[in-house]
Amino acid sequence: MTNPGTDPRPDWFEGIRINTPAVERRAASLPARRSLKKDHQAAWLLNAVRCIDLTTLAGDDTPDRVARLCAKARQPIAPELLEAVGVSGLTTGAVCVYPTMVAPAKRALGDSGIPVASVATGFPAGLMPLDLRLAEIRYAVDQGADEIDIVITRAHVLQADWTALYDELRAMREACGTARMKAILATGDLKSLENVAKASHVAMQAGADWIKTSTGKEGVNATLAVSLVMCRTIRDHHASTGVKVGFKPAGGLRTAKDAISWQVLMAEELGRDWLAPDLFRIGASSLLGDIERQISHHVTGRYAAAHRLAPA
Ligand SMILES: O=C[C@H](O)COP(=O)(O)O
Repeated sequence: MTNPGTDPRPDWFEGIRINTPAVERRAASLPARRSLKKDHQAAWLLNAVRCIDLTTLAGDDTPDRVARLCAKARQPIAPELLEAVGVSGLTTGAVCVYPTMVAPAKRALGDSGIPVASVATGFPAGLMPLDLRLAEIRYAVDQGADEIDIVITRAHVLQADWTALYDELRAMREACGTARMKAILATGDLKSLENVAKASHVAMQAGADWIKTSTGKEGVNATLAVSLVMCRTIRDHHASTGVKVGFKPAGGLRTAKDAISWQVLMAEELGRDWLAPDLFRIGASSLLGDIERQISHHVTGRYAAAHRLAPA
């Protein structure tokens, strides 16, 4: 699936008004909306694993650290636990790294079929000249990246310059070539839910394959309220174009409970198609550990000491 985008259609979002208290109430009610039976809960947690973009985006990343991350992506849950729940061949949805770590990631993932996602465009702030940001995308694709996580220029949103935002995203989409593009909106910087909705529409019109909440580096990262607003724009875009755009919450998702809450959001707002890695990713550097702990608890009836599970 690749989103072909549309011509700029500001008329699809200019009149958007958002009832923030209503969005916040609905978001707050989501975690409690489904009381999951035990087996069900394990199944939802395993589904979250296959949707994780297992991420390392740190200044001290090294090829060795990335190789360890990739080993975890290939075998995210201890084999004996997977055997106990009757699942085989589980991997994460992708690994997500900086551009210079794409080649080591590709090497480490070998023929596993797990995609490598690279951040690009001056991640996380994006404040570099456009030609350099586009060159960075091309570099990452050249290194073998299958997916590119770009960041938008927040100033375009804050100045309501939707044409500049569309043009920039269109150029990035083009630079991605056959790699799929995730557009990080950095919602914590965008000041209002209206801005989040408008930026989401522009990103989808410009051809983003997923819209993503955050870099993990903003003061406020993924929240359920922001995610709810973004999911509703995905629904509207689908109704207008027939194209299904994916969603990626990222930043601060650390617990199995988070993994369930966001999946409930997808199921309730967008339907089951959006519970598969093609249309749903969770960007996270330290979520897997808690999920594995909960699955271990499901299998053995007790919590394993942290040192018994591989670090995630
Ligand atoms: O895109 C992924 C984010 O950088 C992950 O953020 P996190 O480290 O808070 O999980």
